[in-house]
Amino acid sequence: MGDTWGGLLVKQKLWRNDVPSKVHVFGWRLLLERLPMRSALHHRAWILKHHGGTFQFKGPWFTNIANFILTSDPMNVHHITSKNFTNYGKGSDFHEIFELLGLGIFNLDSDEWKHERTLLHSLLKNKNFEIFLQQIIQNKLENCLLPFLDQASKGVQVLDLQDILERFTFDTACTSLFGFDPNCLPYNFNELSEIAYVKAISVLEDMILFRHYIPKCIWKLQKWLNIGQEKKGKVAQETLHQFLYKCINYYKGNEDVDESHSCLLKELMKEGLEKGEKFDRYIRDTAVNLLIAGNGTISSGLSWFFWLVSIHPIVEAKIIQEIRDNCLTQGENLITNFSVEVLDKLVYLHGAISEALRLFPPLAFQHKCAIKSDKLPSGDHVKPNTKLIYSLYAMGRTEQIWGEDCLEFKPERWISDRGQIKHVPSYKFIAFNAGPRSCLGKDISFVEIKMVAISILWKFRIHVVEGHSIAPKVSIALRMKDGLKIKVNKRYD
Ligand code: HEM
Repeated sequence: MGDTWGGLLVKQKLWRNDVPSKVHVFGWRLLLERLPMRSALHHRAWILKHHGGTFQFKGPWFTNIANFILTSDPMNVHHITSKNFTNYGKGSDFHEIFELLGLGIFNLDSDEWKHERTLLHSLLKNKNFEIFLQQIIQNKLENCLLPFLDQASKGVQVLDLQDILERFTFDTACTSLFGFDPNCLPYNFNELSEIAYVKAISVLEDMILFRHYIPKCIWKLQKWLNIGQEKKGKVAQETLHQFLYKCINYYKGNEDVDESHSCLLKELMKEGLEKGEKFDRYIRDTAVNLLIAGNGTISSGLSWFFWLVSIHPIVEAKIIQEIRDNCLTQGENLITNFSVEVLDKLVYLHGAISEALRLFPPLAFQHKCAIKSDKLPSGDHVKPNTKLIYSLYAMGRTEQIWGEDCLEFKPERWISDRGQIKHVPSYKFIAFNAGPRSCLGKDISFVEIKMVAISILWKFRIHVVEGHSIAPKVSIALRMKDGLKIKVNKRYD
């Protein structure tokens, strides 16, 4: 697998070997050169490897990509995300490109961000919420995903596991957020149909990506004229907002009926009241942020995990043995106990999931914008307003951090001699970001991924359809371009 990926990066030759470490590109030539780059966004690993981990790019002033620094150097990332955190905000370009995120946490800086972070921290790390979420996942697994796969295993149908997982995580995210399950994953295998608001998210991600590599003046003009990618994005945004208002109204209608709801919206409503006339926008935008944070990321992580496990039978066998040793109810061939204590014992599985997230971080790159001038540990100078992009994808494949075997899928690298999970600082294992803006959903993500992984792997063998090519799709979340086409059969009859 290492060879395939390493080979792919080099074979694509998207950048010449002789690109100098500071590149000046002028005029429209840049546009022509940028377009093929669209397919190369996630292959920055290669360029960074050949430029000592940090690369300064200078483009023409009229584009949105003039003057940026691309880095995968862990010391630079530690500096940007933690040591000199206050000097690096999201910046005005980020706010414009990601305007969809509105008043939500991803789009905030300074005191507004601090306030929102404190609120979401208290909600997402709350014990009651964790228990509520685990019940939702278990219920959805037992009553929907496993019966669905069971049905599929009886026929010869080819499934797109990535699509199935996206529907599953969308349903669980909505239920934990609004107390409302939109049932995007149907109970019946024959009822799979395209769902407009799930599709809307991927159209919006495409539009956001488009805004990254097209000069600002062009996408702004498209937006003004309501044409092209911007028009598609506008329609998708309306579809998503309509769906969210439906969910919010559902919650309002059932608020008094079910007192036991621990869904996040209940607490957000209280916060929203303090926002006065911005109440509706705040609730809607926070819902968008949490849906985007918790849906595409987990389904992407799971898809790459299942693919990697399916092509590494020894790893699969070790995971199955670990499940057998720790999760089975005595005397039965059944998994009924998903307590956090049991999940914590699954060290090898934890290592395998961390490996998948290292090699395929669901959010593949991060932006920052410098407020004042600064000097990075690599010696590179940063001027005010310079954009910095650190590539999570490249960092997961850096020899300097992971050693010569960095392209191999090796859960063992996460396990200490004493059989425990090795701690790797977050500025090296960067999939969940590092410093004060690190992910608030890391723990619940591991719980959800483990529950789904155990349930599926224990019951089913996954076979990737022969000849199906697996490649990353350039998107905001790192998906598989052509999905994950599989057949399943039961492990034990
Ligand atoms: C495998 C799953 C996940 C991965 C890899 C992941 C990764 C990340 C990354 C890279 C960031 C930094 C984004 C930025 O600053 O632009 C982030 C932030 C965040 N994540 Fe996650 N995430 C995952 C799941 C979740 C889940 C399930 C939630 C909860 C619903 C969540 C909530 C958040 C929040 C609220 C932030 C914003 C933190 C801040 O700006 O202070 N994440 N996540």
